[in-house]
Amino acid sequence: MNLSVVGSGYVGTTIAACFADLGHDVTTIDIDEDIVAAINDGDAPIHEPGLDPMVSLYGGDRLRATTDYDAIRDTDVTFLALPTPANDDGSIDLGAMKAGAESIGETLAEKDGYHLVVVKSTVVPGTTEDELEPLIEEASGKTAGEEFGVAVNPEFQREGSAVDDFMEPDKIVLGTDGDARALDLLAEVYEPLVADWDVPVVETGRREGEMIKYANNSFLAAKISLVNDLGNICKEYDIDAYEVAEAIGMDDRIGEQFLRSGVGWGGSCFPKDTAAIIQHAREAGYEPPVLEAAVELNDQQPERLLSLLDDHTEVEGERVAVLGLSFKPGTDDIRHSRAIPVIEGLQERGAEVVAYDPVATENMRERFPEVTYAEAADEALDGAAGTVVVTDWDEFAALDEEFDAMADPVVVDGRRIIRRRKGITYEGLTW
Ligand SMILES: NC(=O)c1ccc[n+]([C@@H]2O[C@H](COP(=O)([O-])OP(=O)(O)OC[C@H]3O[C@@H](n4cnc5c(N)ncnc54)[C@H](O)[C@@H]3O)[C@@H](O)[C@H]2O)c1
Ligand SMILES: O=c1ccn([C@@H]2O[C@H](COP(=O)(O)OP(=O)(O)O[C@H]3O[C@H](CO)[C@@H](O)[C@H](O)[C@H]3O)[C@@H](O)[C@H]2O)c(=O)[nH]1
Repeated sequence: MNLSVVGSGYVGTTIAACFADLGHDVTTIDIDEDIVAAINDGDAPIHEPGLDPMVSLYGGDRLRATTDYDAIRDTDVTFLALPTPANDDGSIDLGAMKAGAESIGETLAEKDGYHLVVVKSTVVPGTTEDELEPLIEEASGKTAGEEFGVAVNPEFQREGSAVDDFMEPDKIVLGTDGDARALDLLAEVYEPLVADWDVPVVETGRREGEMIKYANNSFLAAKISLVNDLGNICKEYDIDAYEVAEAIGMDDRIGEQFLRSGVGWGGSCFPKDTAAIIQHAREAGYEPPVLEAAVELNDQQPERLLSLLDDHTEVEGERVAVLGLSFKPGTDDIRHSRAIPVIEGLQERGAEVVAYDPVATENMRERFPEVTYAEAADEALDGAAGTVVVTDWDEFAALDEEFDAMADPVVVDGRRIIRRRKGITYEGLTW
């Protein structure tokens, strides 16, 4: 099939490369000329395991990129993978989505035959039907449901394992309100993947499809906050929260995943998506207490980490190492990383921050140019009066004698990645 993907960031590039790998002809459209040039040259514009080989194999061939929306006319289906960031009050900013919908509509005005537009981005329930579809109708002069269709197909991939998550998903959600033409086209798009992995396909309404994405992320974020809440109790009573988590995870109703307590959740999705659905609920007159508490607790974890450091060291004027800057291992993404409030808290205390991350340093340098960035963990630890561990990169698990070079070997671990041993003053956040 001929597919187009509007927006070539984390999701757009990953799904475009994966669609090409499934045998489709794919064109991505992005306003960023550097991204477009990179893809056509066979270079992945983002850091994601497994993406480079696919972009290198298909880039400029079965996978093409352009800044020109008219390329959509040569395709059957267009996926919208544009950003949906948060406004200051937490509500969803639909600016890019609306601009994209209008541009798609303008180009569809000149297209003969049916076209399917698929909303891949995470949007609050009602957006597709009430906001995007009317914009496409207006700009194209065509009638939705007749000359074109608009479906919802949320994405559940994680950063750091996006390619595997897309290729072997737990489920595929198709929100079409029963539109048979839309369902047929989407079935054709995903056929190679569904056939290979026997993936469950959820056929549902568009509002339900949109809500499923928020419910999925809200549940996972709240699960981590609950495990952090329990972990904080454990810490007060000298109980190992990880032993507790392992045992409760054996109950199928709880499940063993997402029980790692620590400094909390960050990233491009959980913070903005919980904020957006809370705000959306408020607009309807409902205050969701559990979700609000999940966010509040998450906001408190970095300060709890720093207060453990305070218990052992007066950091004012001292060098403090921050190990890990990305919001999770396997990515250079620092959006809402817990390292941000941790660095801010250390700066408020007057510490001299020396940070290290295997891949996210350059991104964090833009956010905190005044911080010193080390080339390696041992360089960050050398002479430090304390260290806080924020991201569970594998290489931190191998650190050992590097701690001996610290001025005072106080190690506050926010991710249970460092081995506790004699000679270091070790504090786990929840154990
Ligand atoms: N990042 C993830 O792991 C993930 C996973 C699931 C769902 N999502 C959702 O997918 C959507 C996209 O997220 P992302 O992380 O890929 O965003 P991103 O910021 O990485 O990428 C968005 C891309 O869109 C481009 N763009 C902006 N305005 C444009 C326009 N008018 N026309 C064409 N291109 C334009 C930008 O240049 C950028 O390359 C969001 O709704 C997000 O919530 C993200
Ligand atoms: O037990 C755990 C698991 C995760 N985290 C933290 O939670 C955050 C998010 O992690 P993860 O969910 O693995 O990464 P994301 O790439 O943000 O993926 C989430 O957000 C995406 C965007 O919506 C969804 O598509 C995914 O399904 C959803 O898992 C990170 O800061 C992790 O450190 C924990 O603290 N403890």
